[in-house]
Formats: sequence, structure tokens, C-alpha cells
Amino acid sequence: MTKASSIEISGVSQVYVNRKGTFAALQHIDLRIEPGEFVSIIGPSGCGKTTLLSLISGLLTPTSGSVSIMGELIKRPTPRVGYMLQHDYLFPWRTIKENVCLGLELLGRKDEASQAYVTELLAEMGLAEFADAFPHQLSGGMRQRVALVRTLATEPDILLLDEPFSALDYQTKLQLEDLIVTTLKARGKTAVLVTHDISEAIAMSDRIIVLQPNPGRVLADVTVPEPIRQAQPLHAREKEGFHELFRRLWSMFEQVERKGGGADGTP
Ligand SMILES: Nc1ncnc2c1ncn2[C@@H]1O[C@H](COP(=O)(O)OP(=O)(O)OP(=O)(O)O)[C@@H](O)[C@H]1O
Repeated sequence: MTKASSIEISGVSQVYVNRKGTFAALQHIDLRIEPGEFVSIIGPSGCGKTTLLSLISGLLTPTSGSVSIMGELIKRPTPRVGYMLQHDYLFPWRTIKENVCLGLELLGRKDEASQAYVTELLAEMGLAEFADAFPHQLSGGMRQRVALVRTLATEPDILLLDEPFSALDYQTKLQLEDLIVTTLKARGKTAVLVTHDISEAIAMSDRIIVLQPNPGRVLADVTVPEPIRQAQPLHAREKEGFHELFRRLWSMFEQVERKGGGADGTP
């Protein structure tokens, strides 16, 4: 349960073919994410953030280059990688327990240890008494907690989080940020978060990758200062250096937007 994996992205380019021709969504991305690291990907709309997650999950294979997990080439989706999205995609006709067990069912895992782990996770997320409830009886924040349990139930080494908080109100979002970081760090999971929210990225991450568009490339790879990393996301915002880093990342966004993408050089 505490297994962690590295992600190695080497010389990755992704070209999409559409009616107008070809479009380079990502160009020559080299990135290594360490076991247990929490990394956020930020950047303007269309810079290739979701494409990068799709490549790590094995839903897409890169046009060139390679994506590996602990040195093993990823060519198709693998249970080692869990994916959590903005929408919870819970089945309305299934109870909460039945929803969180879906991934286990698909993998044919009906063993007692897996069931016990699901019960433990539901309790940890404050959902124990809702195991027999249906999704419509839960708030948006609770439903995202259910989605987190469903993702963790199959014990992936890596979690990909694609804007999982964007549909939530501010207070719920802050609470869920805390819960996710605590839960993933306690289990040593490697995590990659895509977000448009700079302060969320700083508060949750060990490292932040800034992408620039047209074509998508790495503009900056920023390590979050230690005092901020050590703090829970809710308190990270009060730490020294938080606002300075926010301003630095904000100015990178402005630079990319001024140049309309395709900007070279460091911020
Ligand atoms: N299947 C596809 N076919 C053609 N073009 C695509 C496809 N998927 C994505 N794109 C294009 O590739 C670029 C990168 O898309 P992607 O969704 O990865 O960006 P993003 O940074 O996640 O954007 P957003 O922040 O708006 O979600 C965009 O210009 C998008 O229109």
C-alpha cells in the first residue's frame, strides 16, 4: 500500500491529426517525476496538460519519445495508474460502496483484503455511514471523496488528478486539497495534478511544471520551497515565500500570453 513509482518522460512529442492537418500539442518533453513526489502541471488553456496526463495513463501513445513507469514502457492503460477527473462519474443506480468497488470488480478482485481496504478508505474519508447511500444523497465534495476512494481502491502507485476541484465551492476545495495531499503522502503515492489555479498548485505540490503552448513545451520546472511543502495545503498559503512564488508563476503566465505561445527563453 506504500508502493511508489517514478515516471520517466523522454523526448515526448504528440501530434494530433485533425481536418485542418496536423497539430503539435506537445514537443520534446523530458521530465522525470520521483517516487512519492507530488507534481503540478500548470499553463494556459491548450498547452497540452491533459494530453500529458493521457500519455502517462497509457490512454495515448506518444507520436515520438517514450513514457515509462519505474523503467517499464507504458503502451496501454495500466492499473498502476489511477485517474481522477473534474466530474466524479458515479453511477446513480449504484450505492457508494458499489461505486467505489467498480474498479476492483473490473479487475476481478473480490478478495477480503480489498474489501477491507475499501472500508478503511471510506472511514478515512468520513464516508463510512454513507456506504449504502446513493450518489444523489451526497454533496459535490462528498462525491469527489467517493471518486478518490474509487481511484485508490485498486491501489495504483500513481494518481493523475485532472482539475478535480474545479466544480467545487472554495471551502470544499480547500478541505479536499488537504485530504488528498494527506492521504497520498501517507501512502507514498506519486501524484500529477493538472490545474489552472496557481495557488492550489503551490499549496499542494513538491514541484510545479509550467507548460507553454503552440507547441506545448516546458517553460519552467520549479521546486516549491521547503517550508511551503512541509505545511498542509490550507496553511501553506500563510508561509513565507508563498506570495513571491505566486507572483513569479503569474508573470510566467503573462509572458506566455503576451507572446501568444511559442515563447522561448526563461521567465
Ligand atoms: N484528439 C485531439 N485531436 C486534435 N486536437 C486535439 C485533440 N486533443 C487535444 N487537441 C488539441 O491539443 C491541444 C492541447 O490540448 P489539451 O487538452 O492537452 O490542453 P490543456 O492544456 O489540457 O487545455 P485546457 O487547459 O483547456 O484543458 C489543444 O489545442 C487541443 O485543441
